[in-house]
Amino acid sequence: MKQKGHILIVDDDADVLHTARLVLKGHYEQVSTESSPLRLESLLRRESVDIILLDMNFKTGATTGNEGLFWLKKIKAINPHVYVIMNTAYGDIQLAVESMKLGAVDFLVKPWEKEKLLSTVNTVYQLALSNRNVEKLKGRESALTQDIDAGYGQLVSESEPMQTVLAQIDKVAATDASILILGENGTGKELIAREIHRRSQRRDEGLIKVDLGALPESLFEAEMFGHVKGAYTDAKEDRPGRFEIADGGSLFLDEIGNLSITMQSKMLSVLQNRSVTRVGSSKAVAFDVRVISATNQPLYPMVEAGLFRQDLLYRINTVEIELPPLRQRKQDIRLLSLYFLKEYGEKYQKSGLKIEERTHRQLANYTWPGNIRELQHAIERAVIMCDESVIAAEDILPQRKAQQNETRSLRVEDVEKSTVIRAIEKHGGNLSKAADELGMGRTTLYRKMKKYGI
Ligand SMILES: Nc1ncnc2c1ncn2[C@@H]1O[C@H](COP(=O)(O)OP(=O)(O)OP(=O)(O)O)[C@@H](O)[C@H]1O
Repeated sequence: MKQKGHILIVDDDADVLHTARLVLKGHYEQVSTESSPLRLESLLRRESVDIILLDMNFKTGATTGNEGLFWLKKIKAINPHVYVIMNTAYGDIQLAVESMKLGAVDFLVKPWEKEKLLSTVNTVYQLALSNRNVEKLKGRESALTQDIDAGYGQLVSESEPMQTVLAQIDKVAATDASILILGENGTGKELIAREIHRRSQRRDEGLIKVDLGALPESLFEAEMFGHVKGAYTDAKEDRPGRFEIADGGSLFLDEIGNLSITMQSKMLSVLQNRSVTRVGSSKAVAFDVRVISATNQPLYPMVEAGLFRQDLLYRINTVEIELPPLRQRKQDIRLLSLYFLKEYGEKYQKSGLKIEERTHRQLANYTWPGNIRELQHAIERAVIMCDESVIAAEDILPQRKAQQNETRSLRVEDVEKSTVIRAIEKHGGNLSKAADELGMGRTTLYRKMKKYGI
């Protein structure tokens, strides 16, 4: 099988170009030749090249190698990531040392054996690949650390609607189909996305998450597509975007319904072309990712209202999974309560905690607007607060009296407002963490902030 790389041979000797091309063509997808270094600059700005085989002496009769060194410097200035192998007919060690100092990676002495040429190019190509992987891994490491902090556990469910969802997952997980997960806040969309990835062929490559709801328009391109050094004042080094980091694995586009129309267009064109161009670069880099998107927004009505692009929706929704709210799968409430009770009992070293049947019934009758996340936080709070070994409904459920009375409900709003403010302050303005603590999704938190003018 051919390697994906692009090898460029620059030499004014037609025979050298011909032979090198013949040798390399069978092993690399793209092999180009160029007889004049004068065309190098425009070529490098236009195309993505991995390795250049560069002649040391261009003018006939010139043997100083200065020309080669001049072009080497030029290449490195245009693109420091191109690997340059110097090609010399004279085997001048001094010159070879000089060119290595200027950034050449290796050198070949003409006339070379075909095997020697191929093995040198192969070694350099492997080096290029592993360096690219290091860059990708660095990006992936930071993305994954964030995810590990988020701590996603087991998927618990026995209700009928969830069995349907699980059967759907069984069918689609192993394919590369784009998946759109719909559902209210806290229904487990991210957990399902992770489950799909875990059961896919791409599980070893990792799932990279992007929180599109928290990504400001100004950072969108750099974050998603990456940037090259110098693209901004503080772009100190080349950085791959999320698409490149996720290459080979899955990309989880959370809160996709929150993208502005401009961001939607950019996202669509990248998904269509299956390639990204880093900010500050003009070269497109191909990627291979499986896209899983999620949102709590009503995408279809949004398409009708012109707020969401229909063509983008069709790109992401090859398979749609709708997660029912917790109030429509009451059977799971009991199971999840016991699961969280055990989990937090262990975490806070309060073993043997119990929930009575009567309490289970009360929990099942509550509407759980924040769905599973609300239940999870409610149980955690109850475990922390309880003094008895039996947890009562009042420990878990929000206080009913306050909800029933209208005049009081105004006060509830006051309480809510100050609770929201406190949570935001506590987390130093980190809205995701504040929302988490409040047991609500970020979108709900934004709405509340708007309502209370925070
Ligand atoms: N079936 C389940 N079994 C166990 N835990 C669950 C289940 N579903 C959700 N959870 C837990 O509930 C919490 C919320 O789930 P998740 O973050 O996946 O919801 P979401 O729909 O993505 O939320 P949002 O829309 O607010 O981003 C997580 O801690 C998750 O582990």
